[in-house]
Amino acid sequence: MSQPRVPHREAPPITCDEPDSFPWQVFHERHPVLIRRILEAVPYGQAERQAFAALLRESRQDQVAPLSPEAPDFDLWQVWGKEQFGRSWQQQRFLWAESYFYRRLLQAGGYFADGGWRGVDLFAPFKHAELDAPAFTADLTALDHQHALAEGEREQSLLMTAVWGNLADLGFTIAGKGPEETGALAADESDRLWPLLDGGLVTVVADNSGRELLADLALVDHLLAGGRAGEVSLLLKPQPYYISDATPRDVLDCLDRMTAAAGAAAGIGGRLRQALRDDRLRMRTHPFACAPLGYRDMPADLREEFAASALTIMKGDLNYRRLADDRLWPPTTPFAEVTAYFPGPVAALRTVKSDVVTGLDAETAAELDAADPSWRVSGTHAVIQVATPRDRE
Ligand SMILES: O=P(O)(O)OC[C@H]1O[C@](O)(CO)[C@@H](O)[C@@H]1O
Repeated sequence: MSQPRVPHREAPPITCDEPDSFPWQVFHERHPVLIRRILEAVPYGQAERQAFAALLRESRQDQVAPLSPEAPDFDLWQVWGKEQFGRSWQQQRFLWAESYFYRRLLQAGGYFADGGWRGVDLFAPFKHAELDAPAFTADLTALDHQHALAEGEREQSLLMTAVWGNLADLGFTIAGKGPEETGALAADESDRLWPLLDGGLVTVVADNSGRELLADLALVDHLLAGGRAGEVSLLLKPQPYYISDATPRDVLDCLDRMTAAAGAAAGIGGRLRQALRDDRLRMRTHPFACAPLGYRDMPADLREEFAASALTIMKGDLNYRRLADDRLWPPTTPFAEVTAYFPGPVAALRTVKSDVVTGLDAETAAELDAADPSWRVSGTHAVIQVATPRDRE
């Protein structure tokens, strides 16, 4: 098999070992808050509470323990973690360590064990609260206004809502940030996105459930209803992950809310339910959706699926980190160069919430750094970036 193309000069990977860096803050500040919130929301017993505390300790000061051989995904992690187990968490790449932390969080909550907590989504209370929040109701109503717009304006508005919906990420709101104020686009290649949609297959790699998923589903409906896509494959997480990441259950919950609402939301929900019945919309999960690796290392079946898509839309910050192999690229490194290994056209719709940035023009990068050195993690900016095989020739 041919090796994926990599850029000429490889940038340094983001690691967890620098005190006060963004990864350090995630492990030392966000994770304790996350575990406290989980324990407030879910009445776990002693064994689970101790397991959460032990995971927090281990991930901040110890070596990475492997999974037990009884774990259903033991074999996968033997491959994904063969160089990481037994080394300290601080020495790991951020991408790997954070992903493994979420895997172990499920284990601490008894998700994989025989017993009462098996299969219980420990993030469900937060996801349900988001569906019940006034902001979600307001988003449902906002679909009526979008619906009333002229065609061109409507689709650009749906795209922008899907971009900024990415701020409604429960990991981000734990850090006290919210999706209420949208900022500016640091890169906008949306004019290159629409012409790629030729009525064929579009793959949408989803990110968060709740408000972001609502926006993504509205966009999917628009693609299908307007003939921009003949079919849509929605790639979801096979298990709870990164707090609010969408699973098939979350899609069904969101559709229920939409069809129970009035106006445009109900229409969209109804059409999408029908599209699921007709197989024009397919929900898909894949173990690699929760892998601690970049897309450069994707397995052959996923590669084939992306290759067969007229466009793959990657939602959110983590998908962007995975596309760019979670490295500190000079921000002017072309997005197409960093994603040169990708087997088909790809578009990233992402609010910038971590250090990885590519594809900016030099002036924009300099201005953003000068105006606010923390702009890469504050969610004040977003990007719409597109790369096609032709860009990579
Ligand atoms: O939901 P998203 O957009 O993928 O963001 C995931 C978040 O988690 C992080 O990995 C930090 O925990 C950031 O990269 C990002 O803010």
